[in-house]
Amino acid sequence: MNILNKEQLRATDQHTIQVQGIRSWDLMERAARELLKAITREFPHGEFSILCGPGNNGGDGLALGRMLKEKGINTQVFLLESPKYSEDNLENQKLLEEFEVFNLEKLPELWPDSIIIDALYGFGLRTGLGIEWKALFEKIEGRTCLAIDLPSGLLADELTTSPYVKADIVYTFHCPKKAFFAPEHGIESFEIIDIGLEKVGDGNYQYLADVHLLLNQPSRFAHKGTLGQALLVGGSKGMTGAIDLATKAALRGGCGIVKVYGPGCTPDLPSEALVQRDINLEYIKQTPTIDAKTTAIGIGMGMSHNGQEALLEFLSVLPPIPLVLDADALNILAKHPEKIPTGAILTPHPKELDRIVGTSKSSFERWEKAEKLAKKKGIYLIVKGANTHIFFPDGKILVNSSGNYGMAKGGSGDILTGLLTAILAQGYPIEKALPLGVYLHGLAGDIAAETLGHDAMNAGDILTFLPDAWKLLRRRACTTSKYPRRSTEQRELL
Ligand SMILES: NC(=O)C1=CN([C@@H]2O[C@H](COP(=O)(O)OP(=O)(O)OC[C@H]3O[C@@H](n4cnc5c(N)ncnc54)[C@H](OP(=O)(O)O)[C@@H]3O)[C@@H](O)[C@H]2O)[C@@H](O)CC1
Ligand SMILES: [K+]
Repeated sequence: MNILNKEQLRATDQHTIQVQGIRSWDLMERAARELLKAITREFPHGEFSILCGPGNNGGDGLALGRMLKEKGINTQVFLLESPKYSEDNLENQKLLEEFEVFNLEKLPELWPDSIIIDALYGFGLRTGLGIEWKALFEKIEGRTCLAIDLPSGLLADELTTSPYVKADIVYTFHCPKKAFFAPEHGIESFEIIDIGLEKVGDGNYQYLADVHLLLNQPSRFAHKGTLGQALLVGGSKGMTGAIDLATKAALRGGCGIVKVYGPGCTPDLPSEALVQRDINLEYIKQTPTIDAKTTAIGIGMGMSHNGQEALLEFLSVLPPIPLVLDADALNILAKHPEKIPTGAILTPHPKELDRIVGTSKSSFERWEKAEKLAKKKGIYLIVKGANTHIFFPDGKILVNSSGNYGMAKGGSGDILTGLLTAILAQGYPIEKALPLGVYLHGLAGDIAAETLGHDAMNAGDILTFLPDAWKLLRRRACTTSKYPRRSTEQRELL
């Protein structure tokens, strides 16, 4: 799904109007109908107070108000006094029989228990709102508030430090907006409302959807020799849990063989893994040998700074196979950026990225720096967070749509690296392996949160539910393919 900026949204809007032979008013009517469905589904017994602005966001609010009233649902509608209204806003004013006009000196008298619907401003804001808006926004703070398209005052594509509405749910049209991914903005929940806009090709900035389409179907005749061999390198005294988790994730990642290289103190790992230990007890000192059968490498988990010499030596003898660099490998490379190999996959969290590219004042600045680094070095960057971003060397950016805060626990990242390495080892091209691994990891976390709750779940639970995540994706692939090739196992899934 393309993530569009406001200019692209306007162009898509115009294109849809032309191709579908409709008026912009029809699109607004469609938007309001879909909002009505979503809101009454979520709040079947609610009464509503709608605040409408002078543009088309306000027009959506007026149309929704009319539809709620037609359904007999208690609704009050307030319209901001303005010298100018958009055409569709005016048309909807005429269709709505009852509404009150308000301004920032004469604030609306809201029913005490109603749900607030914020339809003041959408993506049409030119600049942030002034402090004169604070009184109104404070009046609605603490009440259940639903924003149409964007919380009013929030700029769609940039950092907003001026006042904006704190909404509980944002019902956003067509695609999420860039501003929703910035932790600074605190957008806790958004729902995408499909209003049938025409798609205009695949853009460079996308929200992950339909990940099941990326799945390979291994042959019935596959054997461990054809499903790839992953090599994981990491661990040090006191940090052996990281390599343990990565190994377990790789073993649930679908590749034929998982090999591990760790220091002498590496504990017993699952029997399925082939473990080799360094002569040094506390950290990796030697360079592991990479046999010709190895098809992907993941390195860095719990390696510690002491592994620096071995890592740099290792990077100088690498074969041309996919390489995932994580955790301490990233911290070491932050001091030797010239040693980052072209084509490598780096999986930093924001702090690890900052060590490589310098600190940033905002997520927007960090995203820009990550994009530049990926292009300049010809590498892939997976910047982990609530919406993990994958930056490609050609400028493409994918934003993950799965995952939850229950995963914000030590060890989650090690699991991602193990999983990604196993997927890459199977021969998935990097362009597919990264979104597949990142999405699956989040999906397993979502199933864990659903089953165990966000608070109690830990990183190991992501491993427990990885099989369910794979099965869910496989099931989606089976049910959406027109002529699926189904194995017996897959038929059973359906
Ligand atoms: N394609 C889609 O996705 C669809 C989108 N739809 C809806 O349209 C919405 C976009 O509508 P929009 O373009 O009319 O903009 P909107 O946010 O209502 O604000 C415009 C008003 O704000 C004013 N204004 C600007 N800056 C200001 C400031 N700093 N401080 C104060 N005022 C300021 C501006 O004044 P002007 O710039 O004209 O002087 C104008 O009066 C979109 O979010 C969605 O809800 C749906 O209907 C269907 C399909
Ligand atoms: K709004």
